[in-house]
Amino acid sequence: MTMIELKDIDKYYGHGQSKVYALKGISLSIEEGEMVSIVGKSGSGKSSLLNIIGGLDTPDVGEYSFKGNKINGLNPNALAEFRGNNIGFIVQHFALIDDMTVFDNIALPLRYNRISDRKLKETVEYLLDQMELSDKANSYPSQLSGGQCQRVAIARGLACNPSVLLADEPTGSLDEKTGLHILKIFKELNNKGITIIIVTHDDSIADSCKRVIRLSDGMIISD
Ligand SMILES: Nc1ncnc2c1ncn2[C@@H]1O[C@H](COP(=O)(O)OP(=O)(O)OP(=O)(O)O)[C@@H](O)[C@H]1O
Repeated sequence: MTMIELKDIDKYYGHGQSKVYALKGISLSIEEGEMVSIVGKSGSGKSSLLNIIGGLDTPDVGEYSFKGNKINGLNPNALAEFRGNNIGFIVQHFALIDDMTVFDNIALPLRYNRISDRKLKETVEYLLDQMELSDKANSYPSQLSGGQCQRVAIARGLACNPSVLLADEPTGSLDEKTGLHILKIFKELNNKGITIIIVTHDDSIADSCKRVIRLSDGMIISD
C-alpha cells in the first residue's frame, strides 16, 4: 500500500529577489514497510523534505497524500492530529528535556494524548524494556551516554505507536559502534513493519537501506 505520495512539491523561503528554493518539483512515493534513506549535501533540502513528510511544515506548491488522504491544505489542528496519529520523530541531537527523567521524557507524547496513568506506565515500561533502558528509568539525560540518549529519543518517537518513523541524522552525534547499534534497532523496528525514513550523512546507514533518495539543490538526482 502506498503510504506517502508527493507530487510536484516546491518549498521556498523568502520572497522576490531573496526567494530561496529548498525543494523543487519533488515527486516520490513510499510504500508501507519501506526503509528509506535521504542523502545529499548540506543545504540540499533533506530536512525540508522530512518536515513536509512529517507534517511539521507544508509545501508551497504540490500535493501530499498520506494513505490516500490529502495532507496539504490541512489546518494546523488537523495537521497536529495527523502527526500524533501517524508520525514518530527522532530529531538531531536527541532533544531530550534535561530536567525530566528518562521515564518522563518517553512519557511526554503520551501525556499530550491524555491516556490513562495505567496505560501510560505500561507503554513506557514496554519501550524502556525494548530499548534496554529499564535500569535507567529514573536517570536524567546528563547521566546517560550518547547511545543511551538516542535510545531514549527513539523510545519517545515510538510512544504513540506511529506507522512511520522519521529520523534526522540519528547517528550524527554518535561514535561508529554506537551508530551501528542504533542502525540495528532501526532495522528491527522496520522488520516489525514500521516504515522508516532516515536523513543521513552516514554511508553505513544509507548502504543498509534498500532505497536511497539523493537530493541536490532541492531536486531528486537519484532514487
Ligand atoms: N527557515 C528557513 N529560512 C530560510 N531558508 C531556509 C530555511 N530553512 C531552510 N532554508 C534553506 O533551504 C535550503 C534547504 O535547507 P535544508 O535544511 O532542508 O537542507 P539540508 O539538506 O537538511 O541541510 P543540512 O544537511 O545542513 O541539515 C537551504 O538553502 C537553506 O538555507
